[in-house]
Amino acid sequence: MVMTGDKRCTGGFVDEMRSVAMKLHSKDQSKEGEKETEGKPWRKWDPTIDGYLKFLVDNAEFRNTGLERAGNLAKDLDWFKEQGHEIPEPLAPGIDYSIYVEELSKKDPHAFICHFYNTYFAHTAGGRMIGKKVAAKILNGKELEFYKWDGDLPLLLQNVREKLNKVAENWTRDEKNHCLQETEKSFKFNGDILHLILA
Ligand code: HEM
Repeated sequence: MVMTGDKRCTGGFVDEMRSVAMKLHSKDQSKEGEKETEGKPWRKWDPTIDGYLKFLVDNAEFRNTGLERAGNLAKDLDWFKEQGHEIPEPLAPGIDYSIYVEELSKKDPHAFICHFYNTYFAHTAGGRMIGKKVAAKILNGKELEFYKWDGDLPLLLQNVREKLNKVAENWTRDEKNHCLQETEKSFKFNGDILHLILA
């Protein structure tokens, strides 16, 4: 097992999911990314408070997991309310995605696991970088609860990686491939939610 900070290689199926996910990043997002950058490189984004609130509200729609964000998001939204901002209703990107993953959770567990992995791990990786950057640009550096986890994050992630690897040990190669093929959809849905930050 190779350990490199909190992006540890586990030697299991998570390595395969990570490898597909990293290739789907643009070159400006990660040095492991292989896609050309579309639109403005994310470091040059001009986020708005209204857009950021839309993004946060739409993320609050995910309810099925272990690295849950909903409780922390609720605290952040309360904070914005106290600051005098109006909290928007969830929009199509978050609603559509929550309906889609809920369906998958019942009908297609292999594909569901792909969304589980990509969404929750993305928040701990690029998500934290985005959180810092957006906070510096429009929130006077305020650190949102969305980017805080109870306990030691690397350890939490490692536990989830081990669980995911264990589940996938019982999968056939076809089931694993079906899961990996879902990565593109996960990037599409999560990318649409992410872009609300600029709305
Ligand atoms: C502006 C948008 C994004 C940026 C800047 C970004 C950046 C990054 C970076 C730098 C890493 C590597 C972290 C590390 O190994 O230290 C990473 C990992 C990752 N990203 Fe993204 N990313 C973005 C969007 C996304 C999206 C839309 C998804 C899919 C839902 C995603 C899923 C992942 C996953 C699964 C990992 C692996 C995490 C791990 O190894 O624990 N990312 N991202």
